[in-house]
Amino acid sequence: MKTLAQILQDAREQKSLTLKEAVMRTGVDAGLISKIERGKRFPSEGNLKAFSEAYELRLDALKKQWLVEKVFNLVQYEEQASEILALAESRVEYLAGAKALEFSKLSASVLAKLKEVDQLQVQWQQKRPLIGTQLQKMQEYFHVAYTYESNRIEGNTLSLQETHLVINEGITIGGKSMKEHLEAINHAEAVDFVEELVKGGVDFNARTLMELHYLVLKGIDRENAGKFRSVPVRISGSEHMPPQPYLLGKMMEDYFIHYNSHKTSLHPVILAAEMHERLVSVHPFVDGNGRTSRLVMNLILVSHGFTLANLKGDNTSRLAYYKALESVQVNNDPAPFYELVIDAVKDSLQQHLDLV
Ligand SMILES: Nc1ncnc2c1ncn2[C@@H]1O[C@H](COP(=O)(O)OP(=O)(O)OP(=O)(O)O)[C@@H](O)[C@H]1O
Repeated sequence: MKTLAQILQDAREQKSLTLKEAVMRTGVDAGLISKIERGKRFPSEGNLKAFSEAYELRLDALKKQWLVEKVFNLVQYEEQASEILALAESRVEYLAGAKALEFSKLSASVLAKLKEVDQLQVQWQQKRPLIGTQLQKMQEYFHVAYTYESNRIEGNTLSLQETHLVINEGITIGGKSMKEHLEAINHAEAVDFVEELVKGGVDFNARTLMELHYLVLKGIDRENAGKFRSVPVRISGSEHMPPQPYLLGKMMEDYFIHYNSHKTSLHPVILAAEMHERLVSVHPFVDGNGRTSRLVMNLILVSHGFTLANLKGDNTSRLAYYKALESVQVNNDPAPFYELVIDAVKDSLQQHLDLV
């Protein structure tokens, strides 16, 4: 393989240029050209551009050789040169193959918001570990609020206070159905389960998904709890048509392939948003798709050091949530949904930070 010095010297000779003529064309001084051609000096990136234009050499090819020699010069006397290069190689592969690509798809506004949540997440991590009563109180507050809002999206009519009484005090609320009570209790148990999974270092997988869904419908719909649907479904008020039941096996397989191949390359908040959106769009269960998907989102968030994101159940927020989902499903535009989730994550981190 030719060295950069040889490439440059050969190119000048092929063009039949004297040193003086090369100086005229490149603007590089004669002494330097001569030293570069003898391998006594290493050209700057600016020199390289000048040579490429003057000798009609492809700049990308020239730069490749230039970088190879630059890296070689840097590590040649290091004892662990090979190991250093191998490590650098794996970092480059990671960036080229995944991260850089994934990030290039995100809009500037999504990237700016992600930066903000990353900063808040670091601040939150610095406050940890929280212990004793402080932790218990915070968890209690956020678990109740999350259960209240997630069930409210689904149509549960228990108030925040009533949800607290049912979950934490075991009190029944007069005039409210057994189903509404069970929904609150089940969801709270599922949130505890999410936190246990994170503590145990359990990664999201097909089994966890089924366990989460089982907890959501436990005692409410025994036939369907923890099982994929075998009937077609429609999402009321939505143009999006979830797939026919016979397609579910393959689609859910793809769902986990997508998760596993993106879990280290996507930003965790985007990963959480995507796994949420894909799950509700496939709608693999007869009921409980929304609540289960929001739990999946939170499992991913909490396992990456974020706090529980709480999508609100008031009419305006619920409509914005549906509209953002529809925008992915109908217009193939995930940005509004990403932003909605990022805003919820930011809100939650800020609230947690305000309390410590
Ligand atoms: N285009 C859409 N419009 C509205 N909802 C959608 C759309 N696509 C998916 N969904 C999801 O479907 C969920 C409703 O599905 P399902 O009734 O099975 O879930 P649930 O947990 O019982 O109820 P909910 O999600 O309302 O709490 C919504 O919460 C939302 O997450």
